Amino acid sequence: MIRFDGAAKRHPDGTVAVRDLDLEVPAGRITVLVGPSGCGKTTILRMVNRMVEPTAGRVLLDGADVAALEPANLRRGIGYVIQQAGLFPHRRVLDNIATVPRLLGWDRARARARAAELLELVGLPPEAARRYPFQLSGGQQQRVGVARALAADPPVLLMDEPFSAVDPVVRAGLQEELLRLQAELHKTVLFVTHDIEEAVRLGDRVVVLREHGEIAQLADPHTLLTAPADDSVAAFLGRDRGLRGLGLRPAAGVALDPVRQPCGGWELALDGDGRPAGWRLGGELRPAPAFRPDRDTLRTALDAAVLSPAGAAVAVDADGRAIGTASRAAVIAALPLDTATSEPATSGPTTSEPTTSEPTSSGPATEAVPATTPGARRGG
Ligand SMILES: Nc1ncnc2c1ncn2[C@@H]1O[C@H](COP(=O)(O)OP(=O)(O)OP(=O)(O)O)[C@@H](O)[C@H]1O
Repeated sequence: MIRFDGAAKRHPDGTVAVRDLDLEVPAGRITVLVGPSGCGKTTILRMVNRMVEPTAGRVLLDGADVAALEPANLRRGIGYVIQQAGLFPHRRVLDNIATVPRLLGWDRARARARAAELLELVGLPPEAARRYPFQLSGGQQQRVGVARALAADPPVLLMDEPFSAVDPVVRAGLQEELLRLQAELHKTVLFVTHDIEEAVRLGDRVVVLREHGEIAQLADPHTLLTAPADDSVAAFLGRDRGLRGLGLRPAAGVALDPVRQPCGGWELALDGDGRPAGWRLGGELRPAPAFRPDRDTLRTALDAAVLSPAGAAVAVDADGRAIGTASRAAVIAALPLDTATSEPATSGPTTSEPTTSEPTSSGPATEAVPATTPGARRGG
């Protein structure tokens, strides 16, 4: 666990980057710092690995004041991923990944074997190992950056806008990959972004910051989207926060109609294996957008229903076979009322935990609403 205890950073020119931060970053979870440019996100992150020294207060890592730890040793136990990967341009990919294990004294063969393992873990082909960073795409370079940060298996990962230099499609792939890795590795992740969409997608907890690293709200993504602490947080979340919230809700609760039931005159055509072939009306056959209730979110289901000529999404199982259809109305009916009706809370949580507590590693969820599952988030 990382704890900021009255941590502050005042620069020699008088700029107060962070005023007085009290924050706990729980072990094994993803905590996202989000906020406008200049609010102190990077400063907060770098206080953890002593790239920035606080001018007041303390940062504790598993109870130990990081100020008392030797910086090089401290950093070997903390993975650090930055925008545009920050790879060594003159080193091949495999040697980039093997950097920290080598610094830790592993012999070359062991470090390279570990690097090859990591390359596979982050979804890169073996032939990438011998390339130089400039021979990779931006998204591939970011994957190498993540692999390098994970190489020595550090319990803590600091990620500073790691995916912001790549296009939205690649970015979505990298986010999905991070969630998949995290489900396996359970690192303590502190992630900085200025993109609220990314924050709610990745964060178990999201810390919305305003100037001088002041916490405007700390909450799980669902609470944040449905009960922003005040108007400024609501404005930061954007007008479509309700729709975004659909991406946090599993589609499992959507009521399905039978596959054979026509929708507005359209009939669902199936192939020989029972997979949707399209919606048919007279001689016309149009695509049948689908969703998987066991994996996807309400956002995916609603998107499929909106795009469908029949006004209904096809629900499929893991093998792609149709198991029912869901009208737009059925998808909307599956929405919990709090998402549909919420307004900014007048006196919501500010600098502390959300009013509805979120699941922690030490205890069960006590939220009034179902907790988001990583799978549901991935589907969103
Ligand atoms: N060396 C420095 N001297 C003076 N002021 C600094 C210094 N480094 C950072 N700052 C200021 O501290 C504040 C916080 O900077 P920081 O980089 O932490 O913000 P940020 O939220 O990460 O911003 P961005 O999203 O734009 O990267 C900013 O006002 C910045 O200008």
